[in-house]
Amino acid sequence: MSGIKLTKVNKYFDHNHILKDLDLYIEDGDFMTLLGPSGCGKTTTLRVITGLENPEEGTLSINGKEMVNGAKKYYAPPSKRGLNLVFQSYALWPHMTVFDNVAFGLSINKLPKAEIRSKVESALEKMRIIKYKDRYPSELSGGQQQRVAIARAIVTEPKILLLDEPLSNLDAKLRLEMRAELKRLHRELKTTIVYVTHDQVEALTMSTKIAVFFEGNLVQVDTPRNIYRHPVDLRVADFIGNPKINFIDASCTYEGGAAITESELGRLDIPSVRPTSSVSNKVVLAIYPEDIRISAEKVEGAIPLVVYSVMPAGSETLIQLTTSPDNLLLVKVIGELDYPVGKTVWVTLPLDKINLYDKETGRLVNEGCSRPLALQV
Ligand SMILES: Nc1ncnc2c1ncn2[C@@H]1O[C@H](COP(=O)(O)OP(=O)(O)OP(=O)(O)O)[C@@H](O)[C@H]1O
Repeated sequence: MSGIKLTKVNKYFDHNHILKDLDLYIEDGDFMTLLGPSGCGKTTTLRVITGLENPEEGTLSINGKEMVNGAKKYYAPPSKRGLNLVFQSYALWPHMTVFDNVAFGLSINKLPKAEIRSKVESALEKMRIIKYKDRYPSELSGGQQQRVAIARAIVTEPKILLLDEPLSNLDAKLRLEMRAELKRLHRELKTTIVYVTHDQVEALTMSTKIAVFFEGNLVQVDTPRNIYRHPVDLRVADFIGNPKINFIDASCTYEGGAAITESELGRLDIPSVRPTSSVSNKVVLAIYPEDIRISAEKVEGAIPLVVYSVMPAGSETLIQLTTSPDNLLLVKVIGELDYPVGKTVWVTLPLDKINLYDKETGRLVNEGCSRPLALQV
């Protein structure tokens, strides 16, 4: 089987359990992003794949070949794994030109000079930095240096490219530019990419799949769209989305495949819910700010709420509405909207856009919404 397969991987540092029964399959050609808050085990997972860390338990295979077997204490050396890694700090050789930096790995493999030239120039062209080939790293911007680091990684044509927060040292504008470049590069090279970031926007824009980690557990693996639309639990829902998703506490009874919820927003009947026996009657409704409709005029069936604040942000406006003395509902609308504070507006929540979570377990309970490709909690 091609791709990268981690099975029941456990990794400890001292007595701390860092990766917990990790099962993850990265298909050939995937752009898989490992996403999660700081310290959740993303980099450790990447280092286990590369061989820079050895897990105590579990197995790793790359393109069908066993690279790690914890039970047998077998760990293939990093150089035998056919991978290439780019770190957050790009560590270019300061005394070498861009060309020589990129050529370095090829030269030590003693390839013919003409072949080295052609491969290096092709990598520099792919990263659109051929015009800087005779410059030294100190003569380049941060973004250009990062492009050199990536050119150096792709010049050996690795089947798998591993990137650990490669954009975190760049300013916002460069980061945006490099996201587009990496996405293009993935399409062009058809290389499998494993990418580590704690930036959910980065993950959502570039990946074909996202693996979300919390405290050493892999919580959800799915396409960016499914992760965004149907986070499997409250932690993922809280982590994904900018601005953040709204959470509304509610009590709930189940009737004929629907959840009848009562909250500070009144009664809402959420369809397609099939509770299991363990589902409690305390639930949390979750809805993204952009899914909420707002009107200055009274609308039949809409909920009246009072404007707390209006925050114009250029192309969009964020509006906070008071739902109770200590709770606010955030609404995002495209364009400019200038409601006076204190005005009553009318709000509609599309029921099919609401995710319903069990407050006790934090798990998503809408039927058909959760479709995780792999799940470990
Ligand atoms: N060599 C080490 N020795 C001891 N503990 C370590 C070591 N490397 C990582 N850890 C710990 O393991 C946990 C996971 O670290 P890891 O670097 O994988 O997290 P991460 O999700 O990549 O975080 P970040 O986004 O901050 O890089 C952290 O608590 C970290 O302190």
